[in-house]
Amino acid sequence: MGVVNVTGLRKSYGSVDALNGLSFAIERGELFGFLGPNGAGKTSTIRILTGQIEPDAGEVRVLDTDPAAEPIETRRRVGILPEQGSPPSFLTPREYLEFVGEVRDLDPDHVAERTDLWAERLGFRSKLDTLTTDLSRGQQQKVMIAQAFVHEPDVVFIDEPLANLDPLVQEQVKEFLVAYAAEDNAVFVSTHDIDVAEEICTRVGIVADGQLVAERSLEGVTEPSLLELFLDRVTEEDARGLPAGPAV
Ligand SMILES: Nc1ncnc2c1ncn2[C@@H]1O[C@H](COP(=O)(O)OP(=O)(O)OP(=O)(O)O)[C@@H](O)[C@H]1O
Repeated sequence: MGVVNVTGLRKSYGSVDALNGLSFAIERGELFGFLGPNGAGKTSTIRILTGQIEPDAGEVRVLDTDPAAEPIETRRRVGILPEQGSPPSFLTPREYLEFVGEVRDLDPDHVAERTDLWAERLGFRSKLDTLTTDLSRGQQQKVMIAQAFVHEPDVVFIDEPLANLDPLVQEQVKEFLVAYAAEDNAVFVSTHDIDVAEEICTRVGIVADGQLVAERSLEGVTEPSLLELFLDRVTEEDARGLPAGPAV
């Protein structure tokens, strides 16, 4: 039994079928890459697994919680790094992380210690007391990474983890994610970056048109390459994020 279990997940927005019977499971110790083209259903999946939206059908368990029935409990227990998320503009990074610690019922001394650690690790110590509205997009992303991990969750959901980060910080974040998963945690990373998935993930699920179209371990397996598998399973229409139409 995994820490994340998804069976037959379906979600439509009006006439758009975003998820069409998606199933997968993630175990502790895995850095699971959820790889798919634009519009494949990655963000919808994360939003369902973290109790932000409800599925139309299917079974979901995250750390023994049902995100649709008990979204607050699910969100208390997991870490979430949303795509395009940014910290509240009227707080400094330090105030924001203190706030996150309060909401999560953490010891303030522990939060202060973690804040220093993250600021040091990601290089935003000099910005800890600057309003986040005055930070660059990449600096805001660093603060968002810190908030996702400040309570040391057993499961973390991350949408495009490296967006807006400079190459040096990208390397640090990749190393951190690998190490964090190896400490018996589960890390779910949604991305359309095949190289990053191949580099850091222990296992990858390829999603297209709201379904898992391929799944493979990356531990000790090099053939076919992830790119070959992706090109084999994802159609040109999927890859463009467009509905399939008649050939012209
Ligand atoms: N609130 C919404 N209303 C209507 N359609 C939506 C909504 N959210 C998502 N969709 C549609 O559902 C499908 C899946 O979207 P989703 O954002 O989950 O994909 P994604 O894989 O995260 O894409 P990307 O890589 O471009 O971020 C797309 O066709 C999208 O247009």
